[in-house]
Amino acid sequence: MKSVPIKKDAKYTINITGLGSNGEGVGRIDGFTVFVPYSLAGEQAEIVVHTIKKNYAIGRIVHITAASPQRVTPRCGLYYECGGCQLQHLAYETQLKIKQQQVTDAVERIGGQKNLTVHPTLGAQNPWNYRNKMQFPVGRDKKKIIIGCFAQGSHQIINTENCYIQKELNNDIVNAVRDIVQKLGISVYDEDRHMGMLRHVVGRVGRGGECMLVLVTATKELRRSKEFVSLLRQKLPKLVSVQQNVQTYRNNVIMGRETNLLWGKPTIKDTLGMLSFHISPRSFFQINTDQAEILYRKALEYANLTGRETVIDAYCGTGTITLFLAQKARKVYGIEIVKPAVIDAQKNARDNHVKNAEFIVGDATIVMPQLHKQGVRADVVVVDPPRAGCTPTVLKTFADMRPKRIVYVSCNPASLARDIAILNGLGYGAEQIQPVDMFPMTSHVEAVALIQRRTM
Ligand SMILES: C[S@@+](CC[C@H](N)C(=O)[O-])C[C@H]1O[C@@H](n2cnc3c(N)ncnc32)[C@H](O)[C@@H]1O
Repeated sequence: MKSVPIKKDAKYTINITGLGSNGEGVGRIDGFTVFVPYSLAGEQAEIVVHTIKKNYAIGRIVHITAASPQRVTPRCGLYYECGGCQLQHLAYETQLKIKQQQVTDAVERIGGQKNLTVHPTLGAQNPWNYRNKMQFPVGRDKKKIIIGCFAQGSHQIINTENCYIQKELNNDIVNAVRDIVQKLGISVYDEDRHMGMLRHVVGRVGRGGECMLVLVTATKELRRSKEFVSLLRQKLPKLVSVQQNVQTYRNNVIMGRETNLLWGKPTIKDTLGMLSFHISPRSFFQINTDQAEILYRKALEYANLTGRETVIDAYCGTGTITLFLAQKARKVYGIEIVKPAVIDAQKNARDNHVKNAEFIVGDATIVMPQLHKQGVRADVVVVDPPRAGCTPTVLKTFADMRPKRIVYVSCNPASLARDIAILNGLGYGAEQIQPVDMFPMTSHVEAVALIQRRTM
């Protein structure tokens, strides 16, 4: 076995040559790969190596000996402790460039696609205070209640009063809940002992200003819930919905299946383009509404509909893209695994007077082959899967339906690139990709790809 040329706890000087997929700087010491969080390409730094694995090491910056001109002062005072953002120390314009590069690298290395056009990332006009959804863990530090993001790579809660990427109303929710939990002496969940009540606080804010608060508890009972709600309503006048979600399992999943309405409406309203959407606690809704509009317009442009097509929108959430597509198609099928999201989607279709959208609850890997068997054929497929991407069965069924094109929306360049390679083997070639910055200040990348059937 090749010996590792570096030692734990030793100091080194390193030249950073690129950025890894989590936004950390990458360099080499004697040919061995070293990741250095918070360093930037082009910088030289003195580091201490604290972790050594078989193929790489991780170092902590002691001192930057040559700083990049792209380095900026992070706006948030908690930035270097909190795991929520990874790129606040990099100028925004450069964040957009490296996201474009990440997509290019993934499609070349994983997808084996050379010379595929990856357009410059469409950036946000305001890259701050964009998150319409907050989900923070709740804990205790001695006698004080703490609520905030987890620290990078750990479950230590960083108490956050003003998160710069959250909508201001979400910060108001966090601060109100912290005060009330402290005042009422509500018990908070202890992960190690799997005991206590309040696990997470989830806030959702619509563009019209409506907001929802979900208290995620490890117990069925929520003690003093009436007083809790009454105090919340006093502190948060824009609140229209307070709900409890029960998550009794000992795992990292934030929400459980059971949700109880404590006060107000079961959903909040948000808008995208001319359409309005009802969103319930467990339904997926893009967390950056302004950028989602840009993403969906691009998806619609790539779908290039004439009004005569049958379209499948796989992994449709609350039917956001589905309803955009329905305005320009003959018929759209939306497929989604979370039942409450489909109920929202059906309500959304009714409220927006969309009559040509049909929603199906189920796993796309099962539903897609069933639709194919029933004789459903798609002229265009739009797909927006979770980070893991599509299963081979889903991709194969797309190809079996022989759509003219597939529009693939992705939040993970690696699975997008893998699926592009699979589709390539099934007669579908990727033509262009448009990255859209849905998650400024973080290393997350969203992109939409146009994939066309090769004429055969
Ligand atoms: C990235 S979201 C996209 C949602 C929607 N297109 C949007 O933009 O709001 C992915 C969606 O896929 C759903 N999902 C996850 N696994 C699924 C599966 N196996 N079959 C169908 N839907 C699934 C999730 O619940 C989520 O709503």
